[in-house]
Amino acid sequence: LPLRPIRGIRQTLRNRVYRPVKQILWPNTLSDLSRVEPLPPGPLGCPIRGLNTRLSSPSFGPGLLFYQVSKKVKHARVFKIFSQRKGIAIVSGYQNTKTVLSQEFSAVVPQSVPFTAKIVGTHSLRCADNKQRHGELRQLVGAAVQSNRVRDMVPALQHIAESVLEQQSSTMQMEDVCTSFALDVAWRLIIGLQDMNQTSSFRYHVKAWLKGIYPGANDDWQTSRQFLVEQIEKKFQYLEQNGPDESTVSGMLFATEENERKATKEEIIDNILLLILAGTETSAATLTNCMLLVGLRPDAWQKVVQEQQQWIRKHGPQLSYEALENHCRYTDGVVRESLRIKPTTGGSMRGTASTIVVDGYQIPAGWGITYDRYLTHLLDPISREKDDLHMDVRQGFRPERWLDEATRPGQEFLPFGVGPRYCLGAELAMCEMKVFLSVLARQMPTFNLIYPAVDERIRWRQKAIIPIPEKGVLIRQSNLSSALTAQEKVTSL
Ligand code: HEM
Repeated sequence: LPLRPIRGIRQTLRNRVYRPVKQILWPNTLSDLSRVEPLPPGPLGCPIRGLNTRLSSPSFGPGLLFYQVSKKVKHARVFKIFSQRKGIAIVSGYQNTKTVLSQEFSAVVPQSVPFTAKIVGTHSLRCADNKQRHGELRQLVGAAVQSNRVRDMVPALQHIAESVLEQQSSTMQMEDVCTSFALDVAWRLIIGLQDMNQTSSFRYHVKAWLKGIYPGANDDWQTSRQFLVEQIEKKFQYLEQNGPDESTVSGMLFATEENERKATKEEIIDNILLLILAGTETSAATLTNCMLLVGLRPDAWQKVVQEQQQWIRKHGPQLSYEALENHCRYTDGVVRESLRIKPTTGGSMRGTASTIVVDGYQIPAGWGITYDRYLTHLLDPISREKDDLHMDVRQGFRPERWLDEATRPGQEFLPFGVGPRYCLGAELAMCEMKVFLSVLARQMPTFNLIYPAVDERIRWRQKAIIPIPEKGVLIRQSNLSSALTAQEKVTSL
């Protein structure tokens, strides 16, 4: 048979029938005909409803849809869905993520700007839609949370953790305790306010403000945002009268770029709000999950306690950056396991301004595109186990894996993202979480996990940046330690 006419008929059908019909039913999902690469695999689903990217379940938590589709397409590293009337590509794996994010601000553009602009403000670096503006703001904000500043924060972080834990009884709802800690870090170190009588109002207003993130929230969050803005403005007045201090606001107010540009007050306000938004729930939830993990495996907690015993014996009760980096490696492994098994979900949606190619598939212009940290950790060949047990909170939790080069996850571990938008607070986050666990280990050498019970099937919260157990994590100090005062506990170590 002559092939040319058959090919011609096929092409006519494709261009005159299939593509127009597909464009009506599933708009913005057509391939770019100028490219030879195919579209990624994946279902388009119902043309009217599409797939719900917010799909979650009590047994999985948020992020369920991407996990389910990934299984269906045999864990292809790039796949597509149809949602919000357009094609969305989901990418996993370090190389693919890097391919996408290295095109940030050119072929790949931010998508959550209106949302961030509403909650945080238009001057935040999250809203910067071009490379130069983003780089400029990152430099101004980053200077205030860079390594040497984080190093100097360790004594203050220790003091904050001790004060928060002193106020607790022997039974602790870890979600509340960890949130109080993360918020006190924001209050005292980021904004740099010392009036502790105001911390309960601050905690209340941050919680109320963050409710604005979720669809359907009423407008009360705006009053709370105003409260937070007033606190930052008060700090400006103080700094202008008294000169710089150790706070992040001060770091930004007195920082200049190489070309001598200073941050404006609007930029500082919006970026301080961004740091609170990005740094509070993430750190608090990761710590809450750490306590769940060590609660399920008391021998792991004993190792965290032992690291503190050894440090105190040799160097006394004061923690230092060096202690956290070189002498608390098991504690570091606990935090990394929590970030590996339960990383952040969502929040990284971008769009394609022109067609890009990832892992041999084309992602046409006008699509949504995101990278999935959970799937990347799930498919990491170094830690991957049969039946995906390495992602199970009971059977996969192994801080030891981080102590050995052969078992330590490498570049496929990306809880803080990749590329130009790599988490600006990653170093602060790691430091504050390790300080908290270290201080807690000194005060509470043994404890029992009350909720979720050790053998109970865990139900995960469905609306969260990082999934935590639905009703939080409830622990009780065991008898041995609750009989001691905080000072006796440190001395007894
Ligand atoms: C466990 C704690 C944390 C986790 C898991 C985490 C995770 C992330 C991730 C994955 C991103 C990249 C998002 C993307 O690619 O779109 C990010 C960005 C960011 N994070 Fe974190 N974060 C944590 C704590 C913090 C803290 C404590 C701060 C600051 C105090 C912070 C500030 C930021 C900022 C400002 C960005 C935006 C950077 C940009 O757009 O250039 N984060 N974080």
